[in-house]
Amino acid sequence: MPTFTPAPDGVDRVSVDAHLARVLAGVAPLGRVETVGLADAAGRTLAAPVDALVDLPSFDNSAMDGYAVREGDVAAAADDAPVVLDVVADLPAGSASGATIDTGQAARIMTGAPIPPGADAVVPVERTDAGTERVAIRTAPRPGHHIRRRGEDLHAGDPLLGAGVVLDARRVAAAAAAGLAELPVTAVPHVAVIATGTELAAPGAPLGFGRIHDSNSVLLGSLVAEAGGAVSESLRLPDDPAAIRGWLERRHPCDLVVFAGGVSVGAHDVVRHVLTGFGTVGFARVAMQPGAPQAFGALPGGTPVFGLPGNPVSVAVSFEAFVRPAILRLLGRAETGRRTWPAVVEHGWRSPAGRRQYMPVALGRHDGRPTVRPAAAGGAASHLAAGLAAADGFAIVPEDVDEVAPGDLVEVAVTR
Ligand SMILES: Nc1nc2c(c(=O)[nH]1)N[C@H]1C(S)=C(S)[C@@H](COP(=O)(O)OP(=O)(O)OC[C@H]3O[C@@H](n4cnc5c(N)ncnc54)[C@H](O)[C@@H]3O)O[C@H]1N2
Ligand code: MOO
Repeated sequence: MPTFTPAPDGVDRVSVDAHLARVLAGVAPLGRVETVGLADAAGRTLAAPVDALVDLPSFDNSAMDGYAVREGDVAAAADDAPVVLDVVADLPAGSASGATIDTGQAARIMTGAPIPPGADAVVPVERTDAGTERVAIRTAPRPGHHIRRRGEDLHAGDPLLGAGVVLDARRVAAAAAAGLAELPVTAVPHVAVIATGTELAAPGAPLGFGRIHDSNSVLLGSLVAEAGGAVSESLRLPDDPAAIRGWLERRHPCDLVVFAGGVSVGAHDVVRHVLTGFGTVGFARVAMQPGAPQAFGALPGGTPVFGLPGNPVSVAVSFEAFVRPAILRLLGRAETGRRTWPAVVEHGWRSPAGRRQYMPVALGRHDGRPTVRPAAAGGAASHLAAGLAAADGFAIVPEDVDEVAPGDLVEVAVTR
C-alpha cells in the first residue's frame, strides 16, 4: 500500500495517471468466486474463462420457412419453368422426423428445423406455390442455400467469454446458447459511503439557513451500484473529528471506504485532520479540474479508503477517475478504464493549463457526427450539482490544452 507525502497546498504535485497508478497499486482483486445461474448473472464479472459446451448451431438447420430440396433436382427451375416435387415430410422447428429426401422429393421445413438427410438446399416458401402434397419450385437455389451449418457460430470447446468481462445481456445470452446454465462470477465489493459536513440534511428534509441537502451520498451510492459494487453502509457525519473517529472505530467490515467532503484546507475539513497519518492514508493535489484535493490509502487493517473533495461535480469526476477503476479492480475486471470516443465541440470553453479537465458534457449530433457542449451553463464549476443531470459523460481535456474551440475534437467518456 503506497504512502503519500502530503503536498503543499496550492501546488499541483501529482498527475492524474500517477495518482491512478497509486490507487490501482493499493487495491487488489477480492478473489472470492461464486457460481450463479444465468438469470442472476447480468452485471456480474466473470471469474474464469468459459468455453462453449455445444456446437452452435448444434445441427444443420433451415434459415427460412420453405422446402428442403436436392439442389440438383431444381437446377433448371424458374418462374416460367417450375419444377414439381413430392412433399414427403413436414418439419417444424424441434422436429425429430427420420425423413430422408430422395430424388424428386422435398420436405416442407420451418426456420430452425433440422435439414433432413438427402436435402442440400432450402427454397423459401415465397418462391413456391406453398403446396402440401406436391410443391412447384420456381427458383434454382445455390448448393447449401439457406442452410445454417452446425458449428458455424462456435464449436464445442471454443473459447466463449474471457475472465474479467462484465456479464451484460448479450454475454449471458451467448452463454445460454452455448449450453451453459451457470457461470463463475467474482464477489461483489462492499463499499461504505460517508458524506461529511455539518451543513448536510437528508434529502427532502426541511432546510435551516446555511444547510443543504446531501446529494453526495446518493450520488456515490448510485455510482457504486452502477460500477458493480454494493453499498454496505451509507451515512452523513458532521464536521466533528470525534464523529469520524468513532465511525472508523466501530465500522462494519467492508472492502472499500469512500469519504466525500472535508479533504481541503479549511479549518473544519475534518476528514483531512482525522485521516492524516492514519493507516497509510496520504493527501495529494492532483493536476485535474475539478477534483484536485484527493486522499487515498489503507485504513489500519488494510481496507482501502478514499477521501474525495466534497463539491458534487468533484465527487462525480473523482469517482469516474479513481473510485470506479478501484471498484473494477476489486471485481477482478480485465479493464479498469472506460473507453472514450471523439466528439466535435459545439460551444467552446476554457480549461486550466497544466491540469486535466473533466467537463460534464451533453451529447448531440450535427451533420451526422457526435457533438458535445458543456452540460451546465456554468461549465466545469464543481458546485453545479443540477448540471450533472444533463451530463451524458465527461469530455477529457488534456493537460496541455487551455482552450477548447468550436469544431475541435475532444475525447468523451460516455457514462450513460
Ligand atoms: N483555501 C482553499 N479553499 C478551497 C480549496 C483550496 O485549495 N484552498 N479547494 C477548493 C476545492 S477545488 C474543492 S473541490 C473544495 C474541496 O473541499 P472539501 O473536500 O473540504 O469539501 P467541503 O468543504 O466539505 O465541501 C465543499 C462543497 O461541497 C458541498 N458539499 C459537501 N458535501 C456535500 C454533500 N454530501 N452533498 C452536497 N454538497 C456537499 C459543501 O457544502 C461545500 O459547498 O474546497 C475548495 N476550497
Ligand atoms: O478541485 Mo475542486 O474539485 O475543483 O472543485
